[in-house]
Amino acid sequence: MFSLLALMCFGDKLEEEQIKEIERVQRNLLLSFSRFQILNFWPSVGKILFRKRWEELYQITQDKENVLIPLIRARKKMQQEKFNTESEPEQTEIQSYVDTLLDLELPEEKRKLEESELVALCSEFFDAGTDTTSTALQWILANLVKNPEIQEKLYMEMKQNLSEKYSNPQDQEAIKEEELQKLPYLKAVVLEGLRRHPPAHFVLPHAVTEDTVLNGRLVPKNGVVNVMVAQMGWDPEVWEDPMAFKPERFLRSNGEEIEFDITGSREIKMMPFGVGRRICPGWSLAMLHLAYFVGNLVWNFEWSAGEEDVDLSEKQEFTVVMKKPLQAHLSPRHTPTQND
Ligand code: HEM
Repeated sequence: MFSLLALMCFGDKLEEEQIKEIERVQRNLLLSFSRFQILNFWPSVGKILFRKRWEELYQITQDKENVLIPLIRARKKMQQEKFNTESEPEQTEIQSYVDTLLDLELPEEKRKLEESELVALCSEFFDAGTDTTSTALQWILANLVKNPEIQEKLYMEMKQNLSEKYSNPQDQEAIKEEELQKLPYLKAVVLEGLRRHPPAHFVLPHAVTEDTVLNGRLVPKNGVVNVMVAQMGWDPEVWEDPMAFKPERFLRSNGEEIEFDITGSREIKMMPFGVGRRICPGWSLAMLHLAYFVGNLVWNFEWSAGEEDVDLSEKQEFTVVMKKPLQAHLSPRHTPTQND
């Protein structure tokens, strides 16, 4: 996931070592996040009381800047060189996230972003887009191991609907984005994974801008409001047998797709990405990544339980992860020929 997002962020295929470095600095901050929250309160006094923790945060931030700034500068240099040679952009060129940030001019302040702002935005891109999707992926695969009949049904859907070229084991090409549209059961598996195991059990804290009455209770101006995302997806008044993993609930009885409104613009039955103005800006990318990874991983491997049965207990980290990470046996479905 880090490789994919690093490519999207910097537009270049980075070396394995560089990607590991990005992952290291990002995870360092992410996993110590809760320890630093206290520093938000009364910073002037906190700087004296929690001096060591401030120093630690400073070190982690410096470390992150040392890794991300050279990558941002390299992209900026490349942009400038291209501008100087005035060559037309090639069609295959990737426009990266950093390119768009470098082009951006803040309309009110009429200025470009500063380097520290670029670092913060790239860092947010990695934090928000890697852990969330890989957590969701792990939960989905865990459920496919726990429910082999669902995994088999998914595999059969792919066998029946994918283009002929994928049936040739010698042609080990990854299933393409367009092909994923032909697989309603795959989409249902992803949606069911997000309903049953949303990576975020709460959205980011929001505040009301004026006194507001919610369900008969007054929330005063600036009062913080949050939403119980997981509980909403497990509500027995909305979902039948809510704790069971049943992708069929997102399909008609004939197997056709039910247009499910994941953005909650028509009705809100679950909200793994939040809803409204501050909905996750990466929601459609995440849906694509999940369908792509689940599809390809199940198409290429049969997943079965390891030594122990799959344990679906949860643990709160940055996202709500599996307390005992998934351990599974993977058997290749397509036996390579002797020439491979
Ligand atoms: C399964 C994967 C994902 C889940 C479950 C998820 C979920 C969420 C949730 C619940 C929020 C808070 C919404 C709110 O405050 O109301 C959020 C915010 C955000 N997400 Fe995602 N997300 C996922 C993937 C991604 C990806 C792939 C990206 C980008 C590459 C991304 C970028 C962001 C950003 C930048 C925010 C903050 C938006 C803001 O401050 O308004 N997310 N996400």
